[in-house]
Amino acid sequence: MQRIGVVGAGAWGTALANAAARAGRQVTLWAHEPDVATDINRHRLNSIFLPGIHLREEITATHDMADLAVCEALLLVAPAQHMRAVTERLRQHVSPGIPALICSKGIEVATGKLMSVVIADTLPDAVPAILSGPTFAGEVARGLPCALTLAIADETLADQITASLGQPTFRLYSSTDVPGAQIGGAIKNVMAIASGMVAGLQLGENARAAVITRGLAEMMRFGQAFDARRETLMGLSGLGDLILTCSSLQSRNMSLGKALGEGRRFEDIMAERRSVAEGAHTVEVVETIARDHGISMPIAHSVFRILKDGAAVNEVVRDLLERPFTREIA
Ligand SMILES: NC(=O)C1=CN([C@@H]2O[C@H](COP(=O)(O)OP(=O)(O)OC[C@H]3O[C@@H](n4cnc5c(N)ncnc54)[C@H](O)[C@@H]3O)[C@@H](O)[C@H]2O)C=CC1
Ligand SMILES: O=C(CO)COP(=O)(O)O
Repeated sequence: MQRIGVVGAGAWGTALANAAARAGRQVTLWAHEPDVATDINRHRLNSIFLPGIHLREEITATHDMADLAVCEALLLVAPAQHMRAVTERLRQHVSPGIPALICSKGIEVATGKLMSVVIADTLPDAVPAILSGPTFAGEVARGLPCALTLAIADETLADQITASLGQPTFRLYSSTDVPGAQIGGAIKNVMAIASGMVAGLQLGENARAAVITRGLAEMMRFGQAFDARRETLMGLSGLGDLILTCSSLQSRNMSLGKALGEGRRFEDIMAERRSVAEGAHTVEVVETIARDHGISMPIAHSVFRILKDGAAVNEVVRDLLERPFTREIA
């Protein structure tokens, strides 16, 4: 696979384009905003979504989806709530059997569907795969080492994708657990908001470790409803990403939570940003799915109350801490 198409030129799509280019591939990077494509082609920069990082010459940016028709594999990196609309438009430009690697992290709020199911709806002739792990865009774009899960049913195709994109600093670990590799990335964003609140309220490092560990328990229970394998959730796309995102203010979700913990309003925080905080959307659908399936997710429910019900952070934290004591393993 020599020609790689990247669909979405936010921070992550741009970083992935740089990684694919570093692996020696020719990359077509589709941007939703024409200005972003122009900036990349003229200045080798994405000043809006990934400022300060030089983008390699092998990348050609475009605002025209027809330019993706020559690609032999696609990386889908639109925010989860835009994935359906973007890939519906993409359908006429892709050839049957093309691997479509979903790199976004979230669940469609309108339908409760995982991204792989959205892609089955919109690109039925493509072969869905998941690329997910603990990977902040800025570090990946600069070529610092990272490791990700590549989940795809066809192991031969996994080998071909790995040969095309893998590098010593971009290590791919293959898996066949396509649903499982999506759960971690979706749930960890919600937990990162909670972890940010712990930071904003100055509740201490012990509380943060508690959020990570009990957040993992919630992720595991949620994963059961989607037949996710426990080993997947304990791997890069699950625990690995949960640790990263709950521990660093590089995370947009964690920094959102911190600002909420410091007493700022959700609407005011988001009005200042052009970047996505997926957890703020995912929490809505997690609340519904957890309620419908009887899954206990007290941390996710707390984030939901603050973001969607307008509950006061202090009150929600008090309620969370005052719940009855229970067994560690339910
Ligand atoms: N930034 C990161 O470090 C990582 C992000 N991800 C995931 O990648 C996905 C994309 O995130 P980022 O690249 O960080 O985005 P970003 O937050 O840097 O930028 C926002 C993106 O939304 C796009 N957008 C805005 N309105 C749109 C519309 N109406 N239709 C289509 N696209 C629209 C913009 O073009 C831009 O690509 C998310 O699901 C995120 O969770 C995954 C791993 C790492
Ligand atoms: O998914 C990520 C790291 O793996 C990026 O997290 P944020 O979207 O919270 O910045």
